[in-house]
Amino acid sequence: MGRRAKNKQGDPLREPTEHISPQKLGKRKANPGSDQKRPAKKVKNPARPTRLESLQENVKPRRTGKAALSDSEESWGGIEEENHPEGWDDVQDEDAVPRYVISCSSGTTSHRVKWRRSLFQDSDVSSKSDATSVSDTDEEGEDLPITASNFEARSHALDAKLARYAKLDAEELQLAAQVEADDLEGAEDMDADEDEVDAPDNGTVLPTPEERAEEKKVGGPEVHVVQKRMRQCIGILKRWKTSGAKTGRDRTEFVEQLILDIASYYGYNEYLAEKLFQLFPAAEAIEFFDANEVPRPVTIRTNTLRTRRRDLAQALINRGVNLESIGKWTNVGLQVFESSVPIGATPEYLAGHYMLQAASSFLPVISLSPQPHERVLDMASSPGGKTTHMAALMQNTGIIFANDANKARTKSLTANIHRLGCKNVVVCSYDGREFPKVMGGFDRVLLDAPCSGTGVISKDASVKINKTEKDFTLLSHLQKQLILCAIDSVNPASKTGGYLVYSTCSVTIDENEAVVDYALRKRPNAHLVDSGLEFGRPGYTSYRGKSFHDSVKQTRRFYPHVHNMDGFFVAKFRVTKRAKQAEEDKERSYPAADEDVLQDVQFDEKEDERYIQGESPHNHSSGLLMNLTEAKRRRLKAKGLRVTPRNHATTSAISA
Ligand SMILES: C[S@@+](CC[C@H](N)C(=O)[O-])C[C@H]1O[C@@H](n2cnc3c(N)ncnc32)[C@H](O)[C@@H]1O
Repeated sequence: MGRRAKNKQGDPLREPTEHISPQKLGKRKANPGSDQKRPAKKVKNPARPTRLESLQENVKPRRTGKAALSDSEESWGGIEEENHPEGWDDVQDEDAVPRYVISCSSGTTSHRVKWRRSLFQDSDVSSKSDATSVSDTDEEGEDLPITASNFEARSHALDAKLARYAKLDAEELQLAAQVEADDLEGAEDMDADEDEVDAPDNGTVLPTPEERAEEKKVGGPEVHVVQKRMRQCIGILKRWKTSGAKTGRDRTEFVEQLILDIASYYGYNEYLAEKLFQLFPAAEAIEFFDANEVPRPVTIRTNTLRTRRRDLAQALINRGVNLESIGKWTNVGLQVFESSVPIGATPEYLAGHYMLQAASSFLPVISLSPQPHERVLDMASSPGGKTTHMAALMQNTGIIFANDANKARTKSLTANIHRLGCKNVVVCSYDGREFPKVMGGFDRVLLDAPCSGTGVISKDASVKINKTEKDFTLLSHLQKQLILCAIDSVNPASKTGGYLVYSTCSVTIDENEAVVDYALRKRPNAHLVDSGLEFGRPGYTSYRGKSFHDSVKQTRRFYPHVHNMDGFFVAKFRVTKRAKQAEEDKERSYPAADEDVLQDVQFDEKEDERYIQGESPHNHSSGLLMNLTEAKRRRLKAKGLRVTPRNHATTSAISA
């Protein structure tokens, strides 16, 4: 991650060769000698920070401190990830060698500004975060070693510091909400002043067939040619309504050229470049692609089963780790800016005081909000970032079934569960589609589904070229099957819950809104509810001719270029009784012996006894007895307890 990022964070306009992956280098000619001039940029209203300058909406700019490195240093390039987890994972595999040593850094915001600048901005745009950064050096006694006598004072100082930061977070969040509202109002108008680029109002921006053939012959266009053309196409597309006609060309010609150039410039296959491009207005798409070239902030989650965030922060600060709380929306997250020790191998890490975990991964668990003493299913759980988070929220009470179809991956799941001291977790390995047959009646279910990983391209660049149309079709199909099973595994009569959260680390519609919409159609007893998350963009209710149920706007989307976290999707469902079942229950005035309601079936021991004492198994009452016995059997089985074989139970009841 680090090495890759280091090579990619240069301004592509100034240092084209630095921005190109080896794969891309092979494909086209770099032109390091080019001294092309960038178009002059109009200065925006300086009083209003740009969207990206104003704030990392949810992951904050780094504050300068005594241990801070120069902001002129190139990015987060020093994060050494020797054995980075494959596509799906957003937490560390316990088996893997601890691998994060942050050897150099600059603030997240600086990065952001850098990659924001990469295609459109001038080099004289300074990072707002630097100007507004808060110095930590004024913390009283911060340089002194911790002793028994100053421990209390240091602890209070840290509290005060965290409180100050929380206040800043609140202000930043408010500003972010405002900025996000602006975005939604007119994403097309975004940064309009940056697009006064040197695009002629005619079709000459597009290559002629001969030029295209020539580009192909030499292994792709020159880097500076692609950059310039991308800027020009975006400029033209933005002004299309007013001056598109002057080009004498069709709009789709510019879109197609832009997609081809994005694919070649950022190293995507054309299918995926188009799929991702279509999610955003043209200029925003570039921000998204740029953001995928930069690693996300390193974040950790405090394991509250073992420690408190304040104590953990203090312990790590004492080891020379530069960190701060992630934001108001989480009370367990810490963002690590710099560390002289490997974050994946500190004594605190080994003692299970924290999990190395992407900030976006907190979201589905926060949304699901499992409660103490509940019965919870984590349907696709390895390596256990979310399972262990849920165990902590449940204070090690109740029970979590942590399932993963891939048995090999449950090793790291088990290791994480042990390291973090989770005592309420049972690990199992079924295909998720076998639920609720193997077990049902859960108060809450988390389906963090297997996905394409288009939200985590900065962690796994192989997605850029690996994923084909077929992958998306297959994945979407699997996700649809899994979500129905997840819904059916929820106990609609749960006294405390009855919820399912569906999440992916992908940003495509096929894997998110389309899956959720399918579930709503197939399971009328499942309804989308508020995710409970304070930020995130609403899910699409219509997209390229498809329309989804209006409630899909309650789902939440998270993006690297907007929220400075991995691309993510979260949908929360409330599962109620099926209409037929509810109707039957009403008629019979007792719950049906259905797996979904087994948890709440009340057994009248006296009445059972009467039946056991001699009523015929063929009359209505004994039918009830059979039902109840069967229900009881299933309930025990669902709890993993041994049950008497069916025949035996019936026989003994009859013969008694
Ligand atoms: C996104 S990862 C889960 C990450 C995990 N929730 C966490 O927070 O650490 C998806 C997981 O789904 C598992 N998986 C794939 N197909 C599955 C299926 N049919 N049933 C259950 N699990 C499946 C994969 O092995 C993978 O571990």
